[in-house]
Amino acid sequence: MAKVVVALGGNALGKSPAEQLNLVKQTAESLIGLITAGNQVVISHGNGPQVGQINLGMDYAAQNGKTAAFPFPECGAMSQGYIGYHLQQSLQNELHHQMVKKNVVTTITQVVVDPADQAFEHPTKPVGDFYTKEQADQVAAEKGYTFVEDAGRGYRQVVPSPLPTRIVELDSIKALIEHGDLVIAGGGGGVPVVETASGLQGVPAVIDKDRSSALLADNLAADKLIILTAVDYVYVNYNQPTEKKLTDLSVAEAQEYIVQGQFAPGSMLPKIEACLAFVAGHPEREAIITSLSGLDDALAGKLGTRIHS
Ligand SMILES: Nc1ncnc2c1ncn2[C@@H]1O[C@H](COP(=O)(O)OP(=O)(O)O)[C@@H](O)[C@H]1O
Ligand SMILES: NC(=O)OP(=O)(O)O
Repeated sequence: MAKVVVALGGNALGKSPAEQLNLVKQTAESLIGLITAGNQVVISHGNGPQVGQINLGMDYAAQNGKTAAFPFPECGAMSQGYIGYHLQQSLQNELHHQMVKKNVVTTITQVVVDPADQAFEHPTKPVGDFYTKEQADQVAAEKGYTFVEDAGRGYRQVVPSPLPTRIVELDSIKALIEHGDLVIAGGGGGVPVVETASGLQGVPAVIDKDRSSALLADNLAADKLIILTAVDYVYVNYNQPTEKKLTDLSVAEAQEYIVQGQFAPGSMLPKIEACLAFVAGHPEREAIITSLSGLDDALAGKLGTRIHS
């Protein structure tokens, strides 16, 4: 039996409640083999599109006098509840279908960040839907949001993405795993909070879920960190005629490829850095980056990029 933290990327979730529920059912089917093999599994997930949508909706309602204003950290917490609910229900249904008795529970997770983190000065994390330049300019003027052009696909709002330093609910997550429960935790990288003289306080930001997943996996002394995304492998010369898949990647090789700029900042780079943070100095640990549909093959060693010290 292994202790495994699985981080789910955007392609496992979707962009509307109906699409998300449908995709999450498929996600549950892909995860079931790992769970029923007797592993201790903790699932984390992204929230970029969802937290942006919730924030925009709450802003709209507040500006039209329909509700009180909802701060961004509260929107982050809502995204954890919304995605956790879909994952929890789909996993419960799939376990029931497989006649496996197991509790599934989502923990609203706060993650401490450093208020002096330079990320607060430079928003980089895309949230919400895509806009045309005209729409982005209009929303930016109305609400003061920052927008950037995102890989030729349109404009997206960006928010600060500070590094995670401590998982507040860690002891509860450990207790649930020891109890045998399937735990969904650290959703959306965790709700970012800072420590103040009067206690924890939410801050407007989105933590990278791969970095929080690596911190969680490290804190749990997990055997494996599995990052599931839209590609079967990490590649060098990605999307070029000389593209080559990486099946086995040591920390030293990965660092060399990072220097060469092989991994795109904002997409593959944080995943690689998260894996390195988890495995460096720990020969007993392994990280895998692969696709959701390729999970079973990756566990059998037939697919995916394995990262080790
Ligand atoms: N070197 C690379 N190898 C593989 N994929 C890469 C590489 N560089 C960038 N990518 C892109 O990174 C994407 C994964 O990042 P992203 O979409 O941010 O992940 P998430 O699944 O967490 O939402 C892949 O789908 C791929 O398009
Ligand atoms: N929080 C986070 O990393 O979300 P995405 O994976 O959706 O960007």
